Amino acid sequence: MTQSPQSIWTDVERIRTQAPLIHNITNFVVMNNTANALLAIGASPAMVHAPEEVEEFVSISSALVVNIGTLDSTFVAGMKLAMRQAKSLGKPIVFDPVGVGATTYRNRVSEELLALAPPDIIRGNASEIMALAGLNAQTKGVDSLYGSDAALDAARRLSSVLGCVVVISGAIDYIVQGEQLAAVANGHPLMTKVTGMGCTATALTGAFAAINTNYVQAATHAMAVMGIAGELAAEKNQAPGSLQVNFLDALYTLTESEIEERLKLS
Ligand SMILES: Nc1ncnc2c1ncn2[C@@H]1O[C@H](COP(=O)(O)OP(=O)(O)OP(=O)(O)O)[C@@H](O)[C@H]1O
Ligand SMILES: Cc1ncsc1CCO
Ligand SMILES: [Mg+2]
Repeated sequence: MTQSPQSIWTDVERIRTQAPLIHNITNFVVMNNTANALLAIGASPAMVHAPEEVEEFVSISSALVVNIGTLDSTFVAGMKLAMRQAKSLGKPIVFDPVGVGATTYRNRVSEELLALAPPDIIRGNASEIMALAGLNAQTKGVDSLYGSDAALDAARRLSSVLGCVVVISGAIDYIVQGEQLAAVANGHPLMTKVTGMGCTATALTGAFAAINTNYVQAATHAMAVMGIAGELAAEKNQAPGSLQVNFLDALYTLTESEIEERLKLS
């Protein structure tokens, strides 16, 4: 295991000093939350989806985050151009298959995107990872109907077919690459009462992938920071409105000792 409180802290400091530009093609629900989370951790977010400009924008960015939460055909055209460009320039791609399994359109678009430009990291909840791996998983729109451990076999399969890191989020976040497995047990159940906390995890993963090309490490670091900031926020006040605000503050003020004291990584 190469991930530790020190390796997490090194990456947080890299993000804070380098402020990598993160190109997000994401959904209308979370554009604001995820941009604020990226700023709070120290990255520089931009939400850019027009097909006319995404290729140019990818070329000045340090990572591309693609999230299919509120799909339409123009978004899909932008995603395809951006992902192809990121692949050809060797920039990290992080993919969030929000709600895949719910509709034929989401399934088809996800398949097309994965075939066109396999991402470096995929982050979804258990239902999404199972659906993406071709299993007939049940999904309740964008929320999972399974615990994250139910998707471990699916994640291994997806990881080996695509050659990428797969993250299953939930009470325990699993980070899978081939036979390698890391588990982060940080977080708080109240996080499921704020929309787009998963999308935020994906966006933060983009920031860590921008400064660390060991994508297993980058994904593990992102999920650890996500969970620890969620715990710190939930301890301040146990209600969703303030959790959203306190989560951003916890990211911004995060210290090495908070990581050392709280990290639950195995
Ligand atoms: N039951 C739980 N206990 C503790 N932490 C949790 C729990 N569920 C989720 N989390 C935390 O919330 C984060 C987001 O995970 P979740 O699986 O809820 O995403 P998601 O379903 O994709 O969300 P969304 O689609 O709303 O963005 C996890 O990485 C974890 O830190
Ligand atoms: C609620 C919702 N609907 C489409 S995307 C999204 C954000 C959480 O995934
Ligand atoms: Mg999600």
